[in-house]
Amino acid sequence: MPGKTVAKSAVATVSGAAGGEDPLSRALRPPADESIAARSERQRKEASAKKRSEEIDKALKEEAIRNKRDRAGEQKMLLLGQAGAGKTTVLKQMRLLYDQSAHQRERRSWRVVVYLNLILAVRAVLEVFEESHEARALNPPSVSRGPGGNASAQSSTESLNSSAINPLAHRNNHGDTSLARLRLAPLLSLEAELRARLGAVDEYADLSDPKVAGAALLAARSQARAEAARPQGKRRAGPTLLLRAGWQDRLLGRANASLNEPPADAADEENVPPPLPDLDSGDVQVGLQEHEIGRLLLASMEDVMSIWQDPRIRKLRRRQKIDERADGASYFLEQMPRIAAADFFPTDDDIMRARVRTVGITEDRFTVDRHTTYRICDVGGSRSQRVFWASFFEDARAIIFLAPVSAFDQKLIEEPRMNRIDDSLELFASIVSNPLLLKVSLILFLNKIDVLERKLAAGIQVSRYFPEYDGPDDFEQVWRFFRTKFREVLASHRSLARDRPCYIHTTCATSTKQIKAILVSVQDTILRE
Ligand SMILES: Nc1nc2c(ncn2[C@@H]2O[C@H](COP(=O)(O)OP(=O)(O)OP(=O)(O)O)[C@@H](O)[C@H]2O)c(=O)[nH]1
Ligand SMILES: [Mg+2]
Repeated sequence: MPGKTVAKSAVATVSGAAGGEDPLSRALRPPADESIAARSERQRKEASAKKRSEEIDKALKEEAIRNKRDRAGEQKMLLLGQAGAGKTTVLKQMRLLYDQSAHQRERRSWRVVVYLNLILAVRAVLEVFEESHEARALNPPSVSRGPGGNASAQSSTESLNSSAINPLAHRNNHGDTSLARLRLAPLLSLEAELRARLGAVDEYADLSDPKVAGAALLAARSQARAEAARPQGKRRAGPTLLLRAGWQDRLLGRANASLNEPPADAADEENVPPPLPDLDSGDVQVGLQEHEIGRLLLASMEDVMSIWQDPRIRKLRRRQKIDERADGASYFLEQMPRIAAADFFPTDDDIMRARVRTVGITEDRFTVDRHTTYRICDVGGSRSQRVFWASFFEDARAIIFLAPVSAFDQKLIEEPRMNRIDDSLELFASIVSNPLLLKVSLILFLNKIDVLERKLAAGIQVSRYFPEYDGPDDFEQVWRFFRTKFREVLASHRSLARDRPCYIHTTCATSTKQIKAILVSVQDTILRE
């Protein structure tokens, strides 16, 4: 015990200095005229005190062993970073790696989410096109507009690969893709329906209160409708999906039971919302309707594919504009024939690509090996949610901070004048300087490296967004430039945690193979520390 060591050395020093018996021993020495009864009483008290002291020593030793075992056994790890950084994707990779059975069990529940992601992708394509320079620059082609318009319609029709009618060739005076929207209306209208079935919620709802969760669900439903009806240029953030934690279990509980039930009424009136699903009983209706969704997808596939192959859309795709609007949009559109098939069952890749925004904070436990359990906290990354993070900082052993370096040409949705990398750097600074986290291992993932590579290949210049960058727009040089920026943040807070290392990896969180290798090295790092 440290206290004991100090007392002993103090005694030694005093006795050494005095040269004779030290004052403490003198004070403790029994009186010369001690009676037999007094001596036995004294000896009894001394034995009892010794026993008590030994018990305290033993308890302290046991606690130290327990702490050590806890430290070695359960590692609390935080996944931090801005919205869309890839935190939940890393969590999904962990589940795939460390809890195969849960991953397999949940696989079916991703089917509806993949359908919805595909529909959001179609919506994103139309919205991005309507807002694009390409749509505005071309004269709206219309038969009544004369030869210029007709010529334009003609050329885009000729450019089609798979369809006699290009739905994008018919736009109204606002550049609106009216025919495409008309033809795809049945598919697009599924969005509100699927959101409601999944129990999608509003980001700002207090989800601990079931009444609020119910109201949030209603709000989300009408918000989805209103958003879809909003004119171009007036739309808010890209289409995303917010689900209350535990949605897989709720969905699966019902989905397994509903396989033999007749489908529920799909349509609901605009002004009369259907009864709310009871979220806690898992009363979320999917099941047989899924094949109907597949049929609708099949029926729309030719139109969607002809839009997808349109040269103007290809141009926007190359600049990653569609994926910026709805994460994974290109992937889901390219996979449409497989997803629309009747026997579609989500693959690992589908699950990694399907975007579900995190609301609040979720905690998962994974048994990594016989001695180690990870307790992983995944947080919602938008600014409104960051205030809740600190309550989960206690006991954290490691942080995986994700910074999507591909976002160098994007603005933050929450603050449209803020560059997303600048926001990541600010957030990183607040994490490395947080007094509660000074002893926590830091692991930085420079994520979405694949998207960064594609953007640079498409000719997007870093110096337009970071004027201080004077190097070539070469992948290697660019990620090193951003790595330096994060290192500078670390260096400027070095005085707070002098010896704290930070392990930096360039990552593509959707790549199971790469993340598996990195997670093994992360595990080594944490154990070593
Ligand atoms: N191409 C590519 N996509 C990625 C990568 N990492 C994540 N994504 C995709 O980006 C989207 C957002 O990822 P999430 O993991 O949901 O982001 P998050 O940090 O959890 O976001 P919030 O929950 O809103 O805080 C998903 O569609 C992912 O599939 C990556 O390295 N490359
Ligand atoms: Mg998330």
